[in-house]
Amino acid sequence: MSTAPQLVVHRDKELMAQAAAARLITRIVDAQASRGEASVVLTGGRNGNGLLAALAAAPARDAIDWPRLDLWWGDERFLPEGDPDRNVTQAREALLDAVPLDPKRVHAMPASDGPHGSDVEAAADAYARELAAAAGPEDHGAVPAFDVLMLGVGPDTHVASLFPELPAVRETERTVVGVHGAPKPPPTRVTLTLPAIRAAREVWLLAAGEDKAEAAAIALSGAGEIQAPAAGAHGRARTLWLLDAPAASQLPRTLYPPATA
Ligand SMILES: O=C(O)[C@H](O)[C@@H](O)[C@H](O)[C@H](O)COP(=O)(O)O
Repeated sequence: MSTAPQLVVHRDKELMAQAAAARLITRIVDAQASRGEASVVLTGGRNGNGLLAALAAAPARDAIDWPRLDLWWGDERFLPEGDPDRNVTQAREALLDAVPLDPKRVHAMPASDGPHGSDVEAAADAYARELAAAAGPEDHGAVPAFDVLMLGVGPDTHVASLFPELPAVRETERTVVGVHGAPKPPPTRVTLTLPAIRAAREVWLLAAGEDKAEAAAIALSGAGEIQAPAAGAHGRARTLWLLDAPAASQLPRTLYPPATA
């Protein structure tokens, strides 16, 4: 069952990052209060890292029980460990190195100089196995029921490393695949697929900046997921678009601003 997207529009990208960070703190705290733990999927990119930096600076940050938080990634650039362009490297700099996470619960995607070498398919299969091992009987298939899965949105409507018309966005069975020839450098990546994304309880799409306005309008106006991967990113319980005003500037009037009662 796919949930209809909900939209929240903030004044600018800084406020969007701060408000999204506050929202994430509350969501994690609630999950930990009810289940004793929480799991979140991080995204790379400026909006994703902006949210992590805002979370690092948030006064309520340590309401989160950090050692009982599982962190996963929606995608990763297939580069050597420690490469500054890797999403996990940027996440560590923005937040992870400043909070007391349990290293066993930080599930970085394999690097290109790791145990699988340059075999990106083997790296993808290994991450799929790690996800499956973490899935419980109550989860939907071969991935844990992530509390929140965050996705940045590319100007071409890509999410994670699912780019329009490329093979990865067409995958309907596997949960993690390798990507070759990505139009956004670097060309080789590892990514969750749409079936894995749609196993999340909540999917949050982050779109801030004028350069995302067309992508948001396309994805929210009924485009197909092959041509506009962001259109296929739905959570089981909630699909939430977090935008700033410039990114919302081309949305159809039927979507934004909200009609007054
Ligand atoms: O590896 C990556 O680059 C990201 O995972 C990618 O999906 C990103 O989230 C979007 O391209 C948006 O990036 P910006 O927020 O920088 O525009």
